[in-house]
Amino acid sequence: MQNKRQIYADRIVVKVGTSTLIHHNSKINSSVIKQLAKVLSTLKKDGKDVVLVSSGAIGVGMGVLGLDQRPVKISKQQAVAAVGQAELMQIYNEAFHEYDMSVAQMLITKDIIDYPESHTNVMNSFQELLSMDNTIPIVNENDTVTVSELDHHTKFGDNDQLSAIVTNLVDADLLIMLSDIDGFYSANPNKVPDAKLIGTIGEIAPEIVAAAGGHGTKFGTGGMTTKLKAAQRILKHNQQMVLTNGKDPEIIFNILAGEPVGTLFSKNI
Ligand SMILES: Nc1ncnc2c1ncn2[C@@H]1O[C@H](COP(=O)(O)OP(=O)(O)O)[C@@H](O)[C@H]1O
Ligand SMILES: N[C@@H](CCC(=O)OP(=O)(O)O)C(=O)O
Repeated sequence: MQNKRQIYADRIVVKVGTSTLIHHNSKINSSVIKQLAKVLSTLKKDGKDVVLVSSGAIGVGMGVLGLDQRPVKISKQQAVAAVGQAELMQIYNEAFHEYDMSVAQMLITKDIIDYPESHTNVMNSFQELLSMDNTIPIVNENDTVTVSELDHHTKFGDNDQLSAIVTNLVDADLLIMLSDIDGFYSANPNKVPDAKLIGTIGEIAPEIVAAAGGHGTKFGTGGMTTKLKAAQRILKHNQQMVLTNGKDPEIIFNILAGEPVGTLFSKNI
């Protein structure tokens, strides 16, 4: 049995990726969403501050519109995201209402770090929302006003980095990143079957970067590369991040209890 971890987490950001929210057959994984609502509502009622960063707008939109493949054209992706975001929030709304919780939709862009006025406004919104007893802010990138050309000014790039930026902004203690994989491995386990799970990472060394591969499903976007960039930002701000499998969101309780699940990114190890 490995030692317990030291996890200090009064304010937590949880990021959930598309591959956790959507089955391979394009159907929404409603049992994961219901469990996530249960776990996050419990934490909030226990006095924790909780922010959810949720991907899934494009994946859910594809399901609603009956698309098999993610559209290539940017404007089409944006339209699909607009359809999916509405559906996604409706599902979250219903799931959280079971626990007498409201959800608050926050669609943000990179402007919040580039423009002081936008930064102040989003900080004020977070502060108000976090001070409410029965409300969980749910953040996604505002896909209809951002585009994915790499050099475009207002694109975050992906929700992995967005969740790290949110963690910095709200000064959270911990980012929990829920994906379709148990943690960070010595190589992409979908390609290298004997790859080993790495329990703790204190710095993003070149061999760690070299081990990171691309996304796993047709829905995921950044793979491990963007998760490492997120981890780098978290470590720079002396915060902690745990990357783990989101198939059973109750794992969040295990993480907060200090159990050695997934991969912990922390300087204090
Ligand atoms: N070193 C690695 N360790 C773990 N997973 C890896 C690694 N390199 C690449 N991957 C891939 O990254 C995928 C998770 O990223 P992604 O598909 O973008 O998920 P999400 O939708 O959760 O953001 C895994 O399913 C796996 O195939
Ligand atoms: N804003 C996009 C997020 C895309 C994204 O980063 O997805 P993922 O790699 O699943 O976290 C959406 O909601 O579809």
